[in-house]
Amino acid sequence: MSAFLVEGGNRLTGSVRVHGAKNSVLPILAAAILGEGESVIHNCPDLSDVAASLEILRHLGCKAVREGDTITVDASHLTRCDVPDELMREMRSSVIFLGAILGRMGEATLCTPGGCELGPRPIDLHLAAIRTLGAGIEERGSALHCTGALTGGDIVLSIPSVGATENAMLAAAAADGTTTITNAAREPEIVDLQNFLLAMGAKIRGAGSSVITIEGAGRLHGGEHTVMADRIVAATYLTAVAAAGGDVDVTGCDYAYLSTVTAALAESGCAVKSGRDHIRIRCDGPLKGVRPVRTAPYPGFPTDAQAPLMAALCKGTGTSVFVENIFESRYRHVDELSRMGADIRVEGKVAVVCGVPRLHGAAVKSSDLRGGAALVVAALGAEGRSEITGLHHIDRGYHDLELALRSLGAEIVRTA
Ligand SMILES: CC(=O)N[C@H]1[C@@H](OP(=O)(O)OP(=O)(O)OC[C@H]2O[C@@H](n3ccc(=O)[nH]c3=O)[C@H](O)[C@@H]2O)O[C@H](CO)[C@@H](O)[C@@H]1O
Ligand SMILES: C=C(OP(=O)(O)O)C(=O)O
Repeated sequence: MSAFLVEGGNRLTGSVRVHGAKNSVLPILAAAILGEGESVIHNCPDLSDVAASLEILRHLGCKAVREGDTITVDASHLTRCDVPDELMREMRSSVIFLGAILGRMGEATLCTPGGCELGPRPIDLHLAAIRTLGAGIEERGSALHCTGALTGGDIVLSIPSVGATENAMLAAAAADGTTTITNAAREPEIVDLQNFLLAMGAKIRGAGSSVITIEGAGRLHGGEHTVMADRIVAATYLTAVAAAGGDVDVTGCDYAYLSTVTAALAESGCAVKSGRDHIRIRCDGPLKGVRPVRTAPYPGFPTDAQAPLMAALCKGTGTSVFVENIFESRYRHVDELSRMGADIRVEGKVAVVCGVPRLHGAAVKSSDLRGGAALVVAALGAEGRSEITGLHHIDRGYHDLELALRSLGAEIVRTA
């Protein structure tokens, strides 16, 4: 079983570039199915979730080739309309293939998706959205069989679900007629998906606002696109510097997407200075507690950055309160942080973190992607050696995390 061995206590210095966004490249790869031709997608991070998406594309009959960080998908001839259960269970994003396969083939067979264990993650809104576009859905246990020629419709989401918005966008791009998605998710990754669809010839507007309008454009062609930077990876690097101390320039990311995270770090005492496409963070002293951090849909504080920020604030002088509003069970990192000496109490959706003067290294286990990243952040600021297992979770969303951190002076190695 591989593990990260981290010898904490080194200050982090230098500059680190943020790789492409997992939550952007995954729906974009699914969207490539809609193009009757070749799509060229740049800045694709090398993540296990991306590898799983490529397997799904190849299973469907696409040619999908990676060269460096560019992936070329030729979706000229699709031969199947199902996704095997084992690939569906590998990641949450597999469900985004539903709208794309149905849109292209008029039929899709898959089962409910896997992904991080963050409490219940229903797909009722995804299914309701494609039903609104005229799809018939047969549900047998976890198996779904969807059929129907899609027509435009008015989709109203009761929650601005990121995945349901993406599924609806993909299905609607292939539908006949006009679709509006009301209460759409406003995450930057939705705008990135819209940009790729535009490059494929789709007629779509409004991404980034609560109402997205898609005029079904018939057949789409392949498109070329560069995936946006991963704002959660950027947030993780920033919290790592806050935890360990140091002076680092995080480059290649749009600071505007990270304002809630940088505001909390500034409040804790870090000096944060943002340029157009980079964020510089300097941290020298013990961190202070911050005002309540409440996770919310974008532009609120991202739930995916909750665990890394909490890890940084464990060591310091003040008390910080977190309120996790998106997922029911997203505090599984807390018990592991406590093994490192953190003082955290959880009651329902609230976690109260009382800063302690020091954390100590410990053997800890990642229980999910960002929870695992949080353990790395805490270990960098802890005294002594930590061993972090469960790296398959971390590898879903971070490419060569240890190399990036080592380049900043951290002592971290991956055991075989
Ligand atoms: C691959 C990807 O982009 N993953 C992101 C996406 O996940 P994902 O798309 O799964 O998250 P959603 O925005 O859909 O989930 C938000 C909330 O809506 C609920 N819900 C969602 C769909 C549904 O049909 N019914 C329902 O009740 C969920 O249980 C959750 O409580 O957005 C999350 C919230 O920003 C992020 O943490 C994930 O990193
Ligand atoms: C929860 C996450 O991902 P997913 O939706 O792919 O499980 C995440 O990126 O933090």
